[in-house]
Amino acid sequence: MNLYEQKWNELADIKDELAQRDWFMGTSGNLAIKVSDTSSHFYVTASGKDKKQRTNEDFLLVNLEGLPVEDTNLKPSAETLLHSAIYRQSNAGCSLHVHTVANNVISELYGENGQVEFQDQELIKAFDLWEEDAVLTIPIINNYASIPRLAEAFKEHINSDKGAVLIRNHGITVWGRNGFEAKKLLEASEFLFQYKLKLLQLTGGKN
Ligand SMILES: CSCCC(=O)C(=O)COP(=O)(O)O
Ligand SMILES: [Zn+2]
Repeated sequence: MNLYEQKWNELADIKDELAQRDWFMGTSGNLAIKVSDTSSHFYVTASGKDKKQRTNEDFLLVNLEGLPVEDTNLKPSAETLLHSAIYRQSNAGCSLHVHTVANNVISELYGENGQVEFQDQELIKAFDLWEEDAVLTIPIINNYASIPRLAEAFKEHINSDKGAVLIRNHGITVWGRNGFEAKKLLEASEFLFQYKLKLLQLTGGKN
């Protein structure tokens, strides 16, 4: 198996796992993986597909401008520019975007603050925050209809090879050095969102 096939399969396996969690409702979500650390090409999901299905047309290869680099009828994800921004500004190798009810509700509850914080929660260690009083801050940006405008707002928050950004009433985009790390951060974020919502429900909004 060559490198391209390996990366295709890695992304397809991640897609299957996220689909099992039902994180691709209504064709939402998009995923990307770099072909190698030194390449400026990455696979991205084709736009508008049912990401719960596994097919030979799930991904296409694009450059850092988000343009296909091979002959194809497939259209790159409408949100490819966000993935491009990650690979331009960091050494990340994989980026994942999903819409869930939990990430949408959290983004709306804390949208005016421009960020949501998590403290005293074991799972913030997924973001390498090991200190006892460490705080995980996830930025929340407006859901601009113009994708170039959205990408501009998103770029401000890419300052590490791994991270997460919430898009208000839209979804979350996470990135990591590889597929394993990106999936770990996505799962940890969704755990934290679900935990906070549950706690808010049980305490009548006092947390
Ligand atoms: C029906 S979901 C609206 C578009 C979106 O937010 C998304 O994540 C999926 O778009 P894509 O072009 O990547 O299929
Ligand atoms: Zn989306």
